[in-house]
Amino acid sequence: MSAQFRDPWEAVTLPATRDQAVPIWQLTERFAQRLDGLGRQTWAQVAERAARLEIEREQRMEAVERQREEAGGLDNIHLQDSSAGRLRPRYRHIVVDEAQDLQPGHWKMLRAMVRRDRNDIFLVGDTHQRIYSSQVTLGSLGVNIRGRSSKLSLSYRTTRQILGSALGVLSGEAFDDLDGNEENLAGYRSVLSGGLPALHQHVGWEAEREGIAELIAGWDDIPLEQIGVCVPTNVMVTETANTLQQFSIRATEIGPDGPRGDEGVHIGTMFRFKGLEYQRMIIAGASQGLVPRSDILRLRSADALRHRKEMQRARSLLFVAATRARDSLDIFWHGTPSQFLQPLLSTA
Ligand SMILES: Nc1ncnc2c1ncn2[C@@H]1O[C@H](COP(=O)(O)OP(=O)(O)OP(=O)(O)O)[C@@H](O)[C@H]1O
Repeated sequence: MSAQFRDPWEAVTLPATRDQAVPIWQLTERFAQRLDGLGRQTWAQVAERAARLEIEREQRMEAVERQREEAGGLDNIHLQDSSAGRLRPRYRHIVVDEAQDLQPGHWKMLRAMVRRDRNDIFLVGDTHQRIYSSQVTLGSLGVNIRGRSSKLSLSYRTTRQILGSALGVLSGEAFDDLDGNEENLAGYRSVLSGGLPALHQHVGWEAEREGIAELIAGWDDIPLEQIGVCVPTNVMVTETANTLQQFSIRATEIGPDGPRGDEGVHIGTMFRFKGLEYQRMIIAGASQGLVPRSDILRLRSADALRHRKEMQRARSLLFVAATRARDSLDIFWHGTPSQFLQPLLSTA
């Protein structure tokens, strides 16, 4: 999907009154019509369509159940819609991981796919790791987590030092608990201890890549596949892989479906690292203008709300990358360091 077909709601400030809302609805309608004319849909529209189909299916099932109850529970009653009589809930239980990144359409679809019961949906999520614009209030979507959720605050993956630095990246932002309430970072801890993240400043991007290659060349005690290198853009992924090749270090890019090969250092953009884990993690290109991107910085005066949301996502991306590390974290940049690194720089 090209950038011009972004979800129209992404940039919208909620209107205070109905009069203010009408032009926005009209604009959204026109946008949808234009897409229809082109035979295209946004991802959010696809999810909403899937949700509608599942909700209609659920409603047909409920109608049959009502008819059966009214007929005294008899199974062989004559149903107006005989095909509906054979419908069953698709699933008894659904497990959702990375719940923070699901949009309302996804939740509505899942809600309709499973019979409402005590243990119908089990979900795990971390709103600090939200890297898509998908804030929801689960209660309003029929997913009741109030009073039924537990906070997992002990990290078994990473060291206290890396976790502390990653949490520092998020400082100053407010996060939600998936149900419309504020979530806080208090109590996060780790039983493991290790070195502080190492910070590496270079004069330019090429020097930075060479610095990464030299660092990795010195690590002969672990398999290359246990090393992750995370960069801000796809072009930087390719450039980093080329530099590593020049240093005779095998590398494999992480694509949308995971690493493309079995061997070598894994290189990918921050988005690709969701859910992964590496013994040694390198974050490269952590320069102001790349993390966060300069177009996000420019939004500040033009669209303050959008700026705030995009800044939070950019912080979360960096947080995701940093928390992939088990034993060590090395952060590289050239030029001005990312403003998100300030807490780390001031304690270094
Ligand atoms: N109870 C435990 N005891 C020891 N190690 C554990 C325990 N639970 C998880 N781990 C280890 O901690 C690491 C992280 O676990 P896991 O991937 O389940 O976390 P996660 O919350 O899904 O992470 P993320 O959402 O950040 O990707 C893994 O290496 C896992 O083996």
